[in-house]
Amino acid sequence: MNLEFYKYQGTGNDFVMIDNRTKIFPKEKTDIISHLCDRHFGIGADGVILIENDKEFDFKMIYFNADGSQTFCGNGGRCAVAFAKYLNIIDSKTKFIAIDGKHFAEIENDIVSLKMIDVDEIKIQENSVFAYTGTQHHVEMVDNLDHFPVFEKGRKIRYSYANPGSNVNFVQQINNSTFRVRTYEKGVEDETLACGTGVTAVAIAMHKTNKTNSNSISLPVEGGNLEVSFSENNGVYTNVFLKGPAKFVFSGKIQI
Ligand SMILES: N[C@H](CCC[C@H](N)C(=O)O)C(=O)O
Repeated sequence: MNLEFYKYQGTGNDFVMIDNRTKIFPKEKTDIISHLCDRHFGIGADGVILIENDKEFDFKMIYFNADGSQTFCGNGGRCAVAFAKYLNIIDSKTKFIAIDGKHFAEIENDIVSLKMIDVDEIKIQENSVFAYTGTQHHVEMVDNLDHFPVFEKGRKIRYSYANPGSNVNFVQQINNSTFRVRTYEKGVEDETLACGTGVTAVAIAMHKTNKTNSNSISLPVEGGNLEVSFSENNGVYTNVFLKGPAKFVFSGKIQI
């Protein structure tokens, strides 16, 4: 079968986007997902995103990690909004549904501001914080991110969590409201250039542990800059927004 695809990236977190409103994609074949993500034998991406019709929302977004596992994806959600606008499914505002629930988003030029789920599952651990922001995230502060062994240390921590494990974010504080992040992603099983649900977990963890008193955080990542803002009441984080660029890269057809 000849499959039409669109490649998008959000601060370097990159995705194969498929317009699956006619349900042509064989979702059950996770080997196809891995093939599409393969950077030598396929298109190359951190994950695959399907856009489908939905009775109640503008569209449904389905995210697959490169290994075929499904979770929510913040940067992917921002790219899904940009792709939905390209497909004329939406204009500048949207409500869509994903595996972790409903999301509101706005797009202006290439910048997408995505409302994340409320975050109330936050565990302060010995030298780290765990938070659920649509998927599992471990957050740990380090001194020198430039020379930190993200893959080796990230992989170890990722598997130290009970199945399905956790994504792992290493953080260096730059100033009161700026935190640099590098992330090892489960399901990709490598460091990615950015992780939207990850920087969301970092921003909230830094506020929760009083490393910042700001509710608008800048998060420079390997692939660019992201912003996270939120409200906090009695330890529950609401009005959580992830903002940053989401860009079309190329389109094509691939035999699957
Ligand atoms: N890159 C994604 C995170 C995907 C999470 C996935 N790696 C998992 O939890 O298995 C993001 O921007 O939020």
